[in-house]
Order: sequence, then structure tokens, then C-alpha cells
Amino acid sequence: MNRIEQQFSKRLSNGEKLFIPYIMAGDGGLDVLGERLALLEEFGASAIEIGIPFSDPVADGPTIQKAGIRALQVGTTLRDVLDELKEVRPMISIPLIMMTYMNPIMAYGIEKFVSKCKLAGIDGCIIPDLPIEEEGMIVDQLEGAGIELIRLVTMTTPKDRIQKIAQKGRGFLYTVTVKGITGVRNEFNGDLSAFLKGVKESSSIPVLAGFGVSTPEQVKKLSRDCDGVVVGSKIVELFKEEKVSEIKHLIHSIKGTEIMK
Ligand SMILES: O=P(O)(O)OC[C@@H](O)[C@@H](O)c1c[nH]c2ccccc12
Repeated sequence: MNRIEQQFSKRLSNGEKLFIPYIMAGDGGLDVLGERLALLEEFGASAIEIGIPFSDPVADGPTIQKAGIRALQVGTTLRDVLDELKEVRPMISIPLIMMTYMNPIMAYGIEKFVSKCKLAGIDGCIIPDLPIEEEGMIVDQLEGAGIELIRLVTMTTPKDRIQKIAQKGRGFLYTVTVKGITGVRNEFNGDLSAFLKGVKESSSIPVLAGFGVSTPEQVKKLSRDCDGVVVGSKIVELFKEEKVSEIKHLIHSIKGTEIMK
């Protein structure tokens, strides 16, 4: 069992739900990365998803695109992020999950990427433009380094494919709750609750819901049908506006969700 599975099963068996905040590495400068990770851990995050700035982030909405542009403008590179993570990792004990596209990984070199992730203490990778049919190009190397490839399913994924992906899944299954890109939303499709319950039935690993989640109410509602949530754009926005206490409030809203079942 790697750190993700270990720590998540501990929390879940205590009756807790999971909350994974996303941050863009290099937004605000790489100097703040370590303090932000430490703060998120202190606020109760179950793990942290770290985005790598990239010029063509096809799954990202405006908030994360802009955060990526800010990070690129101050010169952030994948190499710098990995070096910085290696320095700050000893301060953090929760799992760290890298979120990047295939192109920056290939430009950097798959082998070098995997070994540097291992040195930086990365526990999982989300690569949204890597379908299961293509994952052979990297999955064995990641697994060999003790890093889980986190697979995604969406509301348009056919049922048999969800099952196939869930069976292969490691760490947790990322369930995309919207038909579209990342970003804060006011409403979700009415069938979402049934969809999440269906994915949960297909999966023996934890199921987390992400995309469009930004309010304590949404956090509570969605986590009733699965094991927890991922929140990206809202966290990015709150860090930018220096509204740190709101981040704390949002993460704390996951607490007590099991009582509402
Ligand atoms: O920003 P949102 O709507 O809260 O969505 C999650 C999210 O940002 C993060 O998980 C993410 C950012 N970019 C991605 C690309 C693919 C999958 C997931 C992501």
C-alpha cells in the first residue's frame, strides 16, 4: 500500500471524508509553495494536488489557466517545481499528487520525470490527457517508483468503461462531475448523485468528486454520495486574494459530513 491508500483508508475508517485541495505550483512564486502546502495540511487536507503550469492546459478553465500563466510569467518550470518539492517535502506528511499533462512530461523525459518525482516524495500523478489505452508508456515506471497513476472517469464515460477504469484504479478514482472544464459552478447536473453512487459501486478504491466544487454546501452534498471532493479553482482564487481563513473554512466543511448521511 502506498501513502495515498494507507492514509485515505485510515481517515475513511475513522468515519472521515476526504478533501483534496489543488494549487498551481509557481503561482505567487515558488517560494510560497512550501508554506501553502504546510497550511493546507494544517487546515486538514487529506492530500494535496499540485498543478504544473503549462501553456496548453486543455482541461482547465479560466481561473486555473490564469494561475498557470502567472506561474509561467515568473519563470516556473517543471524542473524547478520538482527541485522545490524535494526541499519542502520533509515538512509535509500527507500525500502529494502531481497534476500535469503528458506534453511537459515527455519534453522533460519520462524516466527523469518519474525518478525526480520519487525523489520529491510524490505519491500520485493525475495526467488528464492520458487515456488508459495509452498509459503503458508510463504506468509501469510510476508504479515501480511507488507512485500511483490516478485515473479519471467522467459523466460521459460509458458504464463498461467506468468499470474497466475502476478495476485498474489505484490510490483513488477521480470522478469529474461536469461535462466541461475546471472552474467554479453554481449548479450540477441533476443526475450527479445517482452517477456518483454508480461509480462508487463499481470501485473498490475511494471515489472523489471534482470539478466545479466551491462552496461548503456543495462539499457536503457531493461527499454524501462518494468518499470526498477535490477543489481547485476556488482554492487558487482564495490564495490569490489572500483569503486564507476562507480556505480553512472550506476544508473544515468536509467534517461532520458522515453524520448527515
Ligand atoms: O477547479 P475545479 O473546478 O475545482 O476542478 C478541480 C481541479 O481544479 C483540479 O483537480 C484540476 C486542475 N486541472 C485539472 C485537469 C484535469 C483534472 C483535474 C484538474
